[in-house]
Amino acid sequence: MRTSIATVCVSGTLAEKLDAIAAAGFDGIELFETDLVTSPLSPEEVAGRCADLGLTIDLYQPFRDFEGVEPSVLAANLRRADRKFELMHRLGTDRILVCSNVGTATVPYDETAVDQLGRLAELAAEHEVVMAYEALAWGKYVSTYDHAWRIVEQVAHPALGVCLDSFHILSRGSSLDTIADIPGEKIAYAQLADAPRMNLDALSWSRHYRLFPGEGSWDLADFVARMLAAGYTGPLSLEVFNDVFRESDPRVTAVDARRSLVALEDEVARRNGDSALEVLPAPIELGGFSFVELAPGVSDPRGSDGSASETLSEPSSSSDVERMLQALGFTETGSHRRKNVALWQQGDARIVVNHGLEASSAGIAALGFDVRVVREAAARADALQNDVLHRDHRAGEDELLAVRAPDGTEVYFSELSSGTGGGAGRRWTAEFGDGDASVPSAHPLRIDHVALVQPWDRVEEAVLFYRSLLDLTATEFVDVPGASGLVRSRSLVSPAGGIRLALNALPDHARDDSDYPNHIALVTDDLLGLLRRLDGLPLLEVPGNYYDDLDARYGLAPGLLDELRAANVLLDRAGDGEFLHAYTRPVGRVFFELIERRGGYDGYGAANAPVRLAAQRRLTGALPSGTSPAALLPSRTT
Ligand SMILES: O=C(O)c1ccc(O)c(O)c1
Ligand SMILES: [Mg+2]
Repeated sequence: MRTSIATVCVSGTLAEKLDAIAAAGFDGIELFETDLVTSPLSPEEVAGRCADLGLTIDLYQPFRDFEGVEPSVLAANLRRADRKFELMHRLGTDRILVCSNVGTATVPYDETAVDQLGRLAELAAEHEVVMAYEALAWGKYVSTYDHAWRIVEQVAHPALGVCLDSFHILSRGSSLDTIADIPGEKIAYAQLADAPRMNLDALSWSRHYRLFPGEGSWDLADFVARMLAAGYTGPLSLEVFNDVFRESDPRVTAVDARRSLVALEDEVARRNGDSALEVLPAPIELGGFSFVELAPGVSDPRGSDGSASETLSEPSSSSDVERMLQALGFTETGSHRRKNVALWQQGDARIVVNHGLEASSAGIAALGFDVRVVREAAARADALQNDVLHRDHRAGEDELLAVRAPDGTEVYFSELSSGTGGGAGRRWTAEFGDGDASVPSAHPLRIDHVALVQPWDRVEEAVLFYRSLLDLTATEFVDVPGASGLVRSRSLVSPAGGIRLALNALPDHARDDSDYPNHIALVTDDLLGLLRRLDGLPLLEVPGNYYDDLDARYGLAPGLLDELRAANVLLDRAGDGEFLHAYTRPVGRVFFELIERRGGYDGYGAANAPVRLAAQRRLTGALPSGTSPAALLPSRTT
């Protein structure tokens, strides 16, 4: 389908917005009045610029506060409309959005709105303009789409249809059934926006928190399918007012926006078997975590050139992260044939430490997933305008495909070979000597989830990136109060629960994310037993107050409470399920969490995350550094 986007969705001047929108591959725009009024370009120049960029102006908007007014106000409103219709000629667009009156309406009767919009439709027809009447969710008398449709139906003029904006409709929880009653040609325009669930008045929610489809909580595929079934033939058009996007790089936002529509069309096609729509290769089904790759950071004694540092007395060649892996019971099972990369394993958990990566501190560089066919994964990634990285590989080595996530993490896909001796194997492990030599352990581990801290302005994009590419579903955001601000956390889970990712959005002020490490959560079926064997594992210390509170809440058996306290293990419960977990101290920008899930517990212990954030803050000890207003003033010399 044709794709369009309102200029209000991205930051910049009008010229910058148009460049970014065209570069992302959109077919058209909704031109926002403010963007035109503030531009030095004449309407003809804007039209020319759009034509040069291959963009059509699909809609001019908004025209406000027209109907339901006193006769004296009506005359002024018609004159105002006449000027806008003339302007539209100069822009070369024939469609305008008319929002329901939020301010000047004083006559609550539909007959008045019908009569006045009828007169406006006559005027529009003279100018060969079509109007799309939109019920704003906070409209004074008209605030629902079915009401707007009843009025438009009574006006019964070819120059007037409705605008269906998913935000106004879904934010009010309106039934979507009326859409089927609207003839397709009377849906003059459709606008798409997703949103997070919030308890906020509609106006504030709409003006600050709208998101692109797939980034919020609504089912936009159902909304679009219903409009298409009604016979809507216009573009899929985005109208997203969002405070973060308004201050982000418009080129990044535009690609994110366009990805949302490509993924949405695919979802509608897939669900409804609609052959007129573009279908992409299927969302990638993940078999499991193949590996997590760590960069050891500058403290790495082997350095990026592989030479051992002399300052460390430790005879082993391990870096700080490798010492942590050792403390966690991992074994170095191999090193890569031609790269300075070590493979560490414990049970079914594989961690690759890449000494060739240059990073100032240790951290997660890549996630590896098992998939059935790498080529299909590549095709979907490509169709979704992802940054596909074909990594250097030699004959006989596994072909690894990587895609760069918005936060820079590389996401690898590798195939399981069917294996001649039965049992699927990972081809890439053969490049590490013995290969997939699992080391026997009394408490085998598996990677349960990986939690990635996201830059404050890219978390919505990250949700869409993972959700559109992979077969994952997203939970709602959970707010975690941290010692340095509120962290918003959202998880993505594969259908069988084998893959979990937690995306943690930093507090807005924390534009430097170095205080917020990522983590790898390793699951065992006996956490307390495992910890008894891992003597000397440096865990985060849990305050005594936490255990007093735990006791007050759960009334635990005294023996158990003491055991948890002595081991620095935290506990959470949900329904019949129980979650035990402990956090290691961070190594650079990464730490490990050891967890045990009991009785179908499906969460992440979010209730305990504030304890961790406070403990980490005590370790780094830094107060947030703000800019003092005085520092922005010119300095006086006299
Ligand atoms: O917030 C507003 O005023 C506004 C304006 C135009 C729209 O299309 C809309 O959905 C909202
Ligand atoms: Mg709208």
